[in-house]
Amino acid sequence: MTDNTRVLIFDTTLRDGEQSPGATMTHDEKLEIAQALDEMGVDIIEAGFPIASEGDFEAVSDIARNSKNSVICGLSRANLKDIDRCWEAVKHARRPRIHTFIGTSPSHRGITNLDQDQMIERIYQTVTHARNYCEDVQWSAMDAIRTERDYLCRVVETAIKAGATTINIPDTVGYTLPQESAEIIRMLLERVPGADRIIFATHCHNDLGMATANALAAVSAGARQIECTINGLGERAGNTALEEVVMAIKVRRDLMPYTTGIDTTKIMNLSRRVSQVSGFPVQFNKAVVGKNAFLHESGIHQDGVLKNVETFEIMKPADIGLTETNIAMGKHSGRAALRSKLSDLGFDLADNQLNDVFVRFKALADRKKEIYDEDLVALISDSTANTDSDYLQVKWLRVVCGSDGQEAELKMTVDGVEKSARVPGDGPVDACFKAVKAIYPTNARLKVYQVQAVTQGTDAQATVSVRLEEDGRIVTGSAADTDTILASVKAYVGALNRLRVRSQKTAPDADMKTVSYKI
Ligand SMILES: CC(=O)SCCNC(=O)CCNC(=O)[C@H](O)C(C)(C)COP(=O)(O)OP(=O)(O)OC[C@H]1O[C@@H](n2cnc3c(N)ncnc32)[C@H](O)[C@@H]1OP(=O)(O)O
Ligand SMILES: CC(C)C(=O)C(=O)O
Repeated sequence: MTDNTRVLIFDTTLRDGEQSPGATMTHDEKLEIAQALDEMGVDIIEAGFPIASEGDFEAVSDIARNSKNSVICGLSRANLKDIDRCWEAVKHARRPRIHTFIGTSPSHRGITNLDQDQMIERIYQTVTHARNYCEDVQWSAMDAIRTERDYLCRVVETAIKAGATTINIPDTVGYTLPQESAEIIRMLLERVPGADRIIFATHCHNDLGMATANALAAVSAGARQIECTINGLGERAGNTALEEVVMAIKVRRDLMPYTTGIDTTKIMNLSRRVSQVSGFPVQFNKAVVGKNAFLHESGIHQDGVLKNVETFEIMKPADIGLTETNIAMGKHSGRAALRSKLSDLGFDLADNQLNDVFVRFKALADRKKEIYDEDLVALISDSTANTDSDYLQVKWLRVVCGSDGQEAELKMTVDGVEKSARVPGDGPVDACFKAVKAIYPTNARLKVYQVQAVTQGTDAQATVSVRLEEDGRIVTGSAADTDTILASVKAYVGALNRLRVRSQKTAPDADMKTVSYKI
């Protein structure tokens, strides 16, 4: 790369993002997200960890086969077997990359049981092995921030000598602060021979809410690759959010005189899609993509924005793809308007899918006065995920609520056989979930139950996310409906379908390639 002002965007939504407990995506969802990232201009897509499971291997291989512009990268530990497997998957890409890593800090050296010199040997051996396959090799010093500075210089020098072309300096545990993040990159550039020949990357976690600031500080000091995820998804508190660093660089060109290759107008649609497939709602006040990010509620702000939009807006909604169209969707709208609106929202559906969504759209329009973009996105989520082949299907539900107590009456099919139950509960949702359990006994533990109104108004659709855990397996189900209780049951049953399929696979991380289980 010759342009020193260009910052490469390395998206790891499909690898580190998928490590968020419960965020597992299906094979087809991963392919779809990868294609959208490629079209958005992401420079490098980390598609997965090929040795982790057969499903991850197949997903990385297929993403590599279908890639157009982006470099496709796979992760591997510092051993020959992982690297071989990684190459087998990424080699199908027009532009493959092997990413290999090892924990270099004192506590991480303890995990792999290597002393400082043994680790240096391991790094040299594994990076050389990767380079024998591939010209583009990234090496990461996991927990670099807590690694002794002199030793960090040694390991980085070793990786460069062995042929690494990108060196990543991760803040694996989200411990650093901007001044330190910058200082480490500056030190490496000054002290390590050959550092000027490679690209330094920054990979920050958000445990202290510093991920974006730390990534930008590293860039100011000379890093030229930012590792990030859509919506900041990732281990624990997540990673640097792609939308935040990209928009910060765009908005503050005066302080950050850099560019990225990202088409920012695709941000909003991709954020919504990742939220759907991962089952992780975006918090309302999330920077850039939160529902409230461009809303002005108080009088002085509204007055200011009406007089001059720049008073309270530092970026235009259109810059991230939030556009207002003059097509109002309602019960009198037809297929053409629906197709056009969905296309604006980033969904290009086949005719049969459009017909399916159209039926649901009309049913919703009968119940709801105004149909907002968010309603349509929720509808799509429901229709693309609900399959007739689901083992458990909700057929009918009636709930009695009120001060005299609550009771749910439910009919479901279990593998095609209709069953019913009538069960009291401590509240309507509790009664419903107990009714599901009466029909389909399960030991799955409810870890998260979350309801979010998709739009305003009492007729708003509710999106419900349910996370279940059984034997260490965590799955998420989500569903939307104007009836919050019905959405809750559908989300719960959807998660049970996912859990059932996952438990049938031998590997805990096995992928769900053939069926889509979210309802
Ligand atoms: C900071 C990060 O995000 S790192 C990436 C984290 N992502 C993941 O772990 C998701 C995918 N992981 C997996 O599917 C599994 O952990 C696998 C398939 C990779 C390994 O599974 P297992 O063989 O059962 O090992 P397990 O997970 O119990 O332990 C990890 C092993 O890798 C070793 N290890 C960890 N990091 C590295 C590394 N960078 N290089 C070499 N070995 C490593 C550990 O020492 C441990 O080895 P041991 O079994 O000899 O003690
Ligand atoms: C594998 C590395 C890059 C990682 O995810 C981390 O250190 O957080």
